[in-house]
Amino acid sequence: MSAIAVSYTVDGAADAPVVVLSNSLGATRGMWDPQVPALAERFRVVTYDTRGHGESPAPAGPYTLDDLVDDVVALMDEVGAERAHFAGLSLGGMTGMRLAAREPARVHRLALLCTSAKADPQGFRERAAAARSAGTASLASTVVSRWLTPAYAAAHPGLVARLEAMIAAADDEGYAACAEVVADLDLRGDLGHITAPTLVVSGAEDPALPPDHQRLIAEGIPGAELLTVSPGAHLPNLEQPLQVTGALLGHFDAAGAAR
Ligand SMILES: O=C(O)CCC(=O)CC(=O)O
Repeated sequence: MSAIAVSYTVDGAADAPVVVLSNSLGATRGMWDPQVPALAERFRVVTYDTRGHGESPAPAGPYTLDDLVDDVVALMDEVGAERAHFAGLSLGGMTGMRLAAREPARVHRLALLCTSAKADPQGFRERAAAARSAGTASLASTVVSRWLTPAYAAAHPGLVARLEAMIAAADDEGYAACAEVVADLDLRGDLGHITAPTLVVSGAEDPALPPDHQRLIAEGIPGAELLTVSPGAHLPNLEQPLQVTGALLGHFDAAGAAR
C-alpha cells in the first residue's frame, strides 16, 4: 500500500525546527494538547492523526508499520521538513522507531513514550477482532483504565469521559488494522540501527506496556536515555504534562545546544 495523506495541524513559527508528534492506538492528535503550546514556543509542531484515526482516512486493511512510516515521510515532505524531531507514544513510538531505523537522515532526535519493540501478539489480535465485531466503543472504558492511574482517573471524570469518547469515535476497521500492526511488529532488530539521539519515557504504572518494554528499547538503542514518570500509566503526557513536556523540550532543545 502506498502513503496516504493524513490529517494534520501545524503550530509554531514557520522557520523553527520541526517536531512531529504521533498518537497512540485509539487516540487522535488531540492527545498532545497538553504539550503543543509549550513546544510551539520553540518549534514548528506538526501533530497528525495516524491512518484509521481521527480525521485521517481509514483505508481498508491490512496495514504494515512501513505503511504508517510512509505516511509520516509523505507528511514531512508535505510540510517541507527534510529532517525533524519525532515523538511518538505507543503505536506512535513504534512508528518512530521504524522511521528512525529506516530513514535515519529524516530524524534528528527521537522521543519514544510508553512503547514497545515487541508487544503481545495475541492480545492485540483479540483487540482487533473485538473492534471489528463490537466496535471501538466496546473497548473504550477498558482501554482508558490503562491510560491513567486509578487515582488520577477517579479525580478527573471529565477527562475519562472525553478519552472514552475519543476511542469510541475511532474507525472500527482503522483501529483493528492498526492493532494488527502492533500484533505483527518485531522491532528488536531495528534498535541497534537507530542513530538519532533517543529519549525513552516509561509510565511507572503502565499496565499496557510496562517499563520492561522501554528498558529493552533503551538498552538496544545506542546511547538512549531512559526516564520513568511516576505516578503515570500509559498516557503520562496527560497525567504528568509538565514533566513530560519539560523532558521533550529538554531533549529536542539539546539539538540546538550541540550545534
Ligand atoms: O497505545 C498503543 O498505541 C498500543 C498499546 C495499547 O493499545 C495500550 C492500550 O491502550 O491498552
